Amino acid sequence: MPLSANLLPPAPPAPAAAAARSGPVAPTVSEAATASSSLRAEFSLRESSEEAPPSAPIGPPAPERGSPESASSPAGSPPREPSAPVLPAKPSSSSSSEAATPPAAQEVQVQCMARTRIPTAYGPVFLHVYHNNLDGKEHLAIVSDPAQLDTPAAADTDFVPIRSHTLDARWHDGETAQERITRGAYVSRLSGHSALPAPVPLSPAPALADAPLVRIHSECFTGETLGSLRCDCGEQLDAALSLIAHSPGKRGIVLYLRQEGRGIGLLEKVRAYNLQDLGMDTVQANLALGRGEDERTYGVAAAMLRDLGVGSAGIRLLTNNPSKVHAMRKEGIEVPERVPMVPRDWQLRDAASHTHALPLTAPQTPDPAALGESGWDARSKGATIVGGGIVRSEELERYLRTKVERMGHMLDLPAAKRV
Ligand SMILES: Nc1nc2c(ncn2[C@@H]2O[C@H](COP(=O)(O)OP(=O)(O)OP(=O)(O)O)[C@@H](O)[C@H]2O)c(=O)[nH]1
Repeated sequence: MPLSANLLPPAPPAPAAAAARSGPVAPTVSEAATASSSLRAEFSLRESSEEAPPSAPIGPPAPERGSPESASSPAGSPPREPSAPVLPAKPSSSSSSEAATPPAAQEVQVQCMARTRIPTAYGPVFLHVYHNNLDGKEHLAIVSDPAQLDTPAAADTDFVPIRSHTLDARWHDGETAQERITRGAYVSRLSGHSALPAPVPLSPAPALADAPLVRIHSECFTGETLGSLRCDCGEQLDAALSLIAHSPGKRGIVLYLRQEGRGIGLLEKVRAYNLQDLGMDTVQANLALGRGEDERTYGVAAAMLRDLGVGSAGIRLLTNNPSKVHAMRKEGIEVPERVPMVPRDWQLRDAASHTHALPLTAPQTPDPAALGESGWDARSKGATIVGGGIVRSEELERYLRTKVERMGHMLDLPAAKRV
């Protein structure tokens, strides 16, 4: 049966004009970041992702400001989430000049809503779910700090755990131990026999003595979930967790920011891929869509790091991207060290350049010898991309070279030439 006219997809938008994008286009991260100040005044607890327009929110309803108790769900239904302390409201304004001004970094506030232990191929981590007053997205902090699983008495005396100040704070008078434990404000290992609520911390959050390894990672559905070989995002997530797990004390943080497609969102990234298939590189494709080459912002990331106590100790930042280093320093987060993330394939090729060139058709599966015993162990345990190995493809090679040659990423191109 032929497709009837009203089942046909809408005409594609003109690539060169973002303003001409047709159809109900939902806000992206960058649009959210520069949205009107009246929108910014809302501390929205709903998820207003690129895929879900604000008129159809997914997730828990926003609490009313000024009344933590009123954060519960409508009368008659059970509360959909515990009432959290509510961030101070920002002045609302409909002035267009104010609307065009991005919010100052110090205005960004975050609230860790919950934390839980996740056993991974690299050991246990604590997943923290954050809300913020800027973009309505649930950004994540993945904290590795296995000493926190010890009983407090067994912990080293100098031990300053990486913990969220806003999570551990008292949310309301009369808060119960069960409430604290349910949201993850507990110490030691939680079990059916052991449940110790965390003490309410002093203010401000205690500073860590050392600068932990930190990765500020941006969401990539295609790379991390599908294992796409167009990019190395899945490998980078895996590499960050692996590097932290192999560092002294295994302490570190991976911030997982919901800034899909360098901030343009999944929909636009998918369009950009089609333009890349026509011959554009990642930068050209973004620009042809009328977008910035990179629309990410890092104010929320900095606020999350401060909440985790690393504001003054600084961070050892796992990145090749100079913008992230600059952004952190601008936010007042010290970066005493940048730790490069060399693609595993390039590491192998550099090593191989001393012996022989690798064929381009080399298998995509990791080489146990190259990964080392621990890497191979991790791979065999990992069921998904995290715990995976080396990614390699012609498209990935183009993607990586564009980052170095067009985006200023601080990486040496590999010495080994393919045959
Ligand atoms: N627009 C666009 N975004 C992409 C593409 N491939 C991956 N991404 C996104 O790029 C982001 C990851 O950025 P990278 O440049 O790999 O890493 P980085 O964070 O800038 O830099 P490093 O810290 O050095 O890894 C994620 O949000 C991905 O979704 C692409 O072809 N086009």
